[in-house]
Amino acid sequence: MDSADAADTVVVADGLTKRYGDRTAVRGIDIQVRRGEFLGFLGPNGAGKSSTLRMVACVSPRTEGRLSVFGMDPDRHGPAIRARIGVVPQQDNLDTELSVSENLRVYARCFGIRRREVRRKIAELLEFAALTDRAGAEVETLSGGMRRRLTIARALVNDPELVLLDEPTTGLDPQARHLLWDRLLGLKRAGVTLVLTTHYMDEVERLCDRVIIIDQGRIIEQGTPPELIGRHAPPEVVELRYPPDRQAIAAEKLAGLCERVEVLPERLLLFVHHSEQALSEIYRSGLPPESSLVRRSTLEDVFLHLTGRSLDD
Ligand SMILES: Nc1ncnc2c1ncn2[C@@H]1O[C@H](COP(=O)(O)OP(=O)(O)OP(=O)(O)O)[C@@H](O)[C@H]1O
Repeated sequence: MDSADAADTVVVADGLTKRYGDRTAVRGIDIQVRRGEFLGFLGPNGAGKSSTLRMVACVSPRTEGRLSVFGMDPDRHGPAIRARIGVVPQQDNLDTELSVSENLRVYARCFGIRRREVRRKIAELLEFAALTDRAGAEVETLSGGMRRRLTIARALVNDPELVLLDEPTTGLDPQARHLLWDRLLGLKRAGVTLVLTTHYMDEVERLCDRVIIIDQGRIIEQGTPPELIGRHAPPEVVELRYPPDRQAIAAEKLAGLCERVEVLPERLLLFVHHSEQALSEIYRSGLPPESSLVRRSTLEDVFLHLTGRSLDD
């Protein structure tokens, strides 16, 4: 990498490995995160996403490999790196007995921000989190979405250049997720580099410039969401339901009508280029399904194709 590239690259990992005793969570992965990009780590539970993020966040030492964040080694320069990043952990660790603004104040003081500056900062972060009218409320009284927004706001107290988010929307309802996505896109527009882990493919498709698909501690694919879908899945999917005793026969017979068939426990997925044509051929085939649905291909289909499993297996 030349020096111009190095200035544009916030995180570089080569052969990054994490073992817990005899369990290997991350198996020699190579990553580069470019300044200003929104990168997603997509993978099922236990894939090694959090372990990777925790090494970058300098809270978990690597076992092997090279890792550099802002050109520094987390083993030797942890505090200097941590001063420039914001971390949103998987579990909220807010102080539930303190108010919303006190949670921000305590954190700001930890970063040594001056008293006068703290007040301005808190007002700005409350507005960012859409919590201005809840400033005095105890955290215990907040909804899950509000708590997540507060956790993110707290991670921004030090104006980080890089924000690491571990499954930021797990457990939130759709409205709360959308509000949070909106805030994250606002950060990206402001030039912040963002890395998130998730097992929601729609989250990656909406937010991320680039995605790294990780499974069993290894990177299995990476690229922009449209690139990955274009590389691994024809554009449309016809989902068909059959009675269990007819599914295998249908899968065999309909295979000739599409580019690929995936057989899931309760449905068949037919990957096609022209769904209308495919559907009329399916209904003419003498094997009419109980129900059918047409949708576009997604990153979930890419994951299924690459691993034979679904993201929430
Ligand atoms: N502190 C730990 N001690 C021992 N094993 C661990 C520890 N943290 C993670 N693991 C194991 O390492 C593997 C990867 O876990 P990790 O949390 O990094 O995956 P993940 O992709 O983030 O999954 P999840 O979505 O469930 O958080 C799993 O098998 C997990 O049980």
